[in-house]
Amino acid sequence: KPDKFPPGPPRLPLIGSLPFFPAQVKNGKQKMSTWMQETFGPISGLYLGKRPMVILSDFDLIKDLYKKHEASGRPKNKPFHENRFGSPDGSQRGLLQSSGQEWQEQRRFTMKQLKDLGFGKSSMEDMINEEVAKLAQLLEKDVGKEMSMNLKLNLSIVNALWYLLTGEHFALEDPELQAIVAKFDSLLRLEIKNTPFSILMEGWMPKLAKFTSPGFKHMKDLFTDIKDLVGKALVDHKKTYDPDHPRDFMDMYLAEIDKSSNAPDSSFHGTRGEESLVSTMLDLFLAGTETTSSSLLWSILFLLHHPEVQARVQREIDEVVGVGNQVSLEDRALLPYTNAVLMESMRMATIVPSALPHAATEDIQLNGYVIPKDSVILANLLHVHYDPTYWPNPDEFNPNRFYDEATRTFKQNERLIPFSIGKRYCLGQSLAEKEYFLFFTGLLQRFTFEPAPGSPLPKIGRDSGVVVGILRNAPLYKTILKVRQ
Ligand code: HEM
Repeated sequence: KPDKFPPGPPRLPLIGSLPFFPAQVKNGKQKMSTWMQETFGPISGLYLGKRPMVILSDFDLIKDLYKKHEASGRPKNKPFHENRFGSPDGSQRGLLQSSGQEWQEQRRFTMKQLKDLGFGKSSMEDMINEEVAKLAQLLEKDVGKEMSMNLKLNLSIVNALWYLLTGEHFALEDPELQAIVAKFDSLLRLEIKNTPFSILMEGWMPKLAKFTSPGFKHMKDLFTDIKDLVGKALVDHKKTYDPDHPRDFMDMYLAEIDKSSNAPDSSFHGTRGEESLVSTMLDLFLAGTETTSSSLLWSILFLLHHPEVQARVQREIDEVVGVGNQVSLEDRALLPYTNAVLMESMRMATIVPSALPHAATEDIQLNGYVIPKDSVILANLLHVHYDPTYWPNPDEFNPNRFYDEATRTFKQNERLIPFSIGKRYCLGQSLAEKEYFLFFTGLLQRFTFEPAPGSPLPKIGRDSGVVVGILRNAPLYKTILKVRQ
């Protein structure tokens, strides 16, 4: 291993550290990052084939490293780069998986335009509340019946995002919307069992890895479906758009493509620009739908375990907002206990347990170690959120970590970083927080969630998540809804 490489299992030529993983890691019973943290400490390193990987399991180290530009790349990812019009070297287009100039241009543009559209502002509130009302109507049909909230929440979240990006609403019953949402869900719940062999094949023979990588085909089909959907909206937008009066994100993007017609190096130029548009839209969907709905699914599960917390949240909302009045974002500051419940839910859920993999774009010094150029870097957020030094009894759902009973105020905690931190923190944080708050309060105003008598509730705690790919989903459960008002 290179000099000053962080501690970890040995490395063999070509196959790296894979033979040294214990059986429970190899067969997926324990997460690799948990084993690395427990065995080698807060900064550790290994080799996946020829690719170095460094895992950080400490809040301060993550904060220090993710400030740095040279830690803000994304790994090149053959053969998956094909899904986002990638280059032969494996680098990808769009927002989520791109690096360097493409990433900087796409991130800067998307953040600015979404902000101008009301992303992160209160004007978005009405649109989200409309989706909450539609969802409530849909749920009313199932009141008193044993049901799963799973696919229902996603429909509304996808719809809200689609509206922002293209100005169109689907009906929640629209089969096209339902098919897309079902595909997302199956992809994100698909148990992709990466074997040491499939990992090695991706590094050695990426072209053949298309056939050996579990989930590659499923992923490609899903990406094709979403690209088709975006492509159709693009054709319609091109016919009707007026550069001086952009209606939605897609119009703003088309205007930027026009502006870049004389800038061949820009990622908005010509055909490349259109490919970036499709990739960026795809990324906003991938990043922005299951994450938010999964957070809601988790929080309902926590409330099913803690009916007293649910009753207290409902009481607070009734007192502050009033029965039957629509919750507004301005109420957030007046609902400290509700906010504490949301933060504790985010901590326990940690839906993106290793954030997204970063890549070192050059050698980086950290805490006396060297992270070599092209290393994959993982931030072990799950450990940061379950570290008993900072979160006593971390498996216990306890909103009082974020609530001061004496002063009845909300307590912030900088160690809660579900959206990651630094240069590449979640671009949708502001939207996600608004959606999460308005959906959660809107549902609890109207309904009480009760456990379904025939179906035992899955456990909660560090080992209870269903980790699939980059997401830590709530285990599936059933609930019964009761109408409150
Ligand atoms: C509760 C909901 C959400 C959580 C917990 C969450 C969490 C995260 C995390 C941990 C990352 C990785 C950051 C890193 O690489 O260090 C990320 C990236 C990202 N998220 Fe979110 N996210 C949520 C919702 C959303 C929403 C609603 C959107 C947009 C509509 C969104 C868009 C993105 C994008 C575009 C990135 C990539 C940023 C980049 O690479 O520069 N996310 N998110």
